[in-house]
Amino acid sequence: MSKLNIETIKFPGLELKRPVIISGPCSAETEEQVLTTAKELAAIGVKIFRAGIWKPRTRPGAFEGVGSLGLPWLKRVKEETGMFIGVEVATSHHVYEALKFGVDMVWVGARTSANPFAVQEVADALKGVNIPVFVKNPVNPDLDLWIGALERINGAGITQLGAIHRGFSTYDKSEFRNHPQWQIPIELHRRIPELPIITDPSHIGGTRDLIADISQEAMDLNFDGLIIEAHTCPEKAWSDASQQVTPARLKEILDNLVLRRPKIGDTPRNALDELRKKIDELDNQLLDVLNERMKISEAIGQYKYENNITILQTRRYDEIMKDRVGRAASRGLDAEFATKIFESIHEESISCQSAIMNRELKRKEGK
Ligand SMILES: C=C(O[C@@H]1C=C(C(=O)O)C=C[C@H]1O)C(=O)O
Repeated sequence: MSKLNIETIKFPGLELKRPVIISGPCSAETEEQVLTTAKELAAIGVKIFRAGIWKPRTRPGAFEGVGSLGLPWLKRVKEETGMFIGVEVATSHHVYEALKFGVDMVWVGARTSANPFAVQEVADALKGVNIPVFVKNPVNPDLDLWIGALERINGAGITQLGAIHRGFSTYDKSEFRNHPQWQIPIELHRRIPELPIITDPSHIGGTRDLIADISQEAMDLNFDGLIIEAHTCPEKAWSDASQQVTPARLKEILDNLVLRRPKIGDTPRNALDELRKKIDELDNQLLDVLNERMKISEAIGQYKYENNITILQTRRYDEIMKDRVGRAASRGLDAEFATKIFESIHEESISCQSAIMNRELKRKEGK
């Protein structure tokens, strides 16, 4: 368990209700674009405004943000709409500049949180400051690195801490720009239950058509909020044009969200208990079967040792994979899921047989 010292995030005078919504353009482009978008968002009830000032771009030559020039525009947003404002920071200079212009909250981006030196620099610059700080997941699916970044910020005395799940980079492009790998933020929540987690459907989806579904999934997984990029004219945006929505579309997405009860306690004792009992029983059976299978694999390992046969039998492994995935599919189970399970079983089986071989070798050497 991580030992973070976390306090509830507070924006003075704002009652934070689930889902907390943070919205605004990917990048601040012009004063007019910032102000117009902000006013449209304020009109639909958004209370926390975001805008990228410094943009870490994948390739040089892309629009890298207007820099500190945009901060007075955000200050105007705050003064004219009453919204709180937040920006991404990646260096100590960004932190000092943002604080100078009264930014209410900051977040550490995914490329930054992957780099402990950069996170430490930001953490040191934030020492003595009491504002909410969010840490996006690092680009690579490494939960410990994410937690490490949170610990560094927390170590600087920042207690109003939150996490932003923006998905993970992969080489092969799936339907997502950044694969959600929901099990990672779920595990983060299991390890640090008091840490609020906000989902970033814009960066996970990479296209505006996916934002509604990802937002709903985030709510069904009981995450605390959504950070969604909005632009008064998304097609003309200077960065991430395909994943931004108009404030009007954002309102539609939010209005259509179904918020389900997070606790089961207040539902009548119902079928859920019975179903969970069945799951418990089946999991027990699964463990018995796995245990029995590993015992047989160990016996095969012993046989291989005595007869000088290699552990890995590729043809047999290949036959098993094809057969089991086919059988899974004919039962209506997902082929990818079956593949993962049998790959994992095979890996464990190989490692059990290696342990047998090593044990026998040692025994022989000891003689
Ligand atoms: C168990 C064996 O050893 C390995 C493990 C396998 C398994 O667990 O199914 C299959 C093939 C081998 O790579 C075997 O040779 O049958």
